Amino acid sequence: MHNIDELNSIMNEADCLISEAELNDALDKMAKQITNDLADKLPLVICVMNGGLLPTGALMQRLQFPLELDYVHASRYGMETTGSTLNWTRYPQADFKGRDVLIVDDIFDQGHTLEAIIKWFEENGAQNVYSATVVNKLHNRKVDMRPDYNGLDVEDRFLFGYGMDYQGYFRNLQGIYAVKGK
Ligand SMILES: O=P(O)(O)OC[C@H]1O[C@H](OP(=O)(O)OP(=O)(O)O)[C@H](O)[C@@H]1O
Ligand code: HPA
Repeated sequence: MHNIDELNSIMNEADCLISEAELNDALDKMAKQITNDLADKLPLVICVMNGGLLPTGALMQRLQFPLELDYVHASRYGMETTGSTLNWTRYPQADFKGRDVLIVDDIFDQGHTLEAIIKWFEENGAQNVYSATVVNKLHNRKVDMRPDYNGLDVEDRFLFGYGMDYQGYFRNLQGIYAVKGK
């Protein structure tokens, strides 16, 4: 159980790096690119829980063509794993074999999470696997691949908001914030 005063001071002292308006512009652009590429493909959109929840909803509202939705939960942070070892707590239920799949997540940080999820879909029979993230964190500790669609680049700090959590909180915020001093 967290202390509400501490959490409120984290939020009040944080730097807002990306505003709601900037997020909306970036999502509009991503949705246009995705529509160009996938509107005639009957894709399966996969939300990577938990961080992908807000981004997936925001993108879905902007994708006005036939698509299906499913979700996975595969997580690397907050546990004793390293590299690309993921802890899968939910596999997709929809039939994705031979289909175009779009994986949606909040952040491309080191990229191990997305890389491992894409590999899993490819190895298990998806035809083409695309990926979309709202932000890409700028540093040189990354895997080799990059998402097909990315909204904005962001500096190398500890972020929260718009899917990303600070100790489990603040995924709900309509902006992206960096913890003061981190
Ligand atoms: O690019 P990477 O360095 O692999 O990090 C990005 C991943 O980390 C976060 O998920 P997390 O595992 O914390 O789970 P969550 O979505 O439930 O917060 C985020 O939502 C991405 O999935
Ligand atoms: O900066 C971050 N904040 C929250 N969750 C994350 N997962 C990867 N990077 C981050």
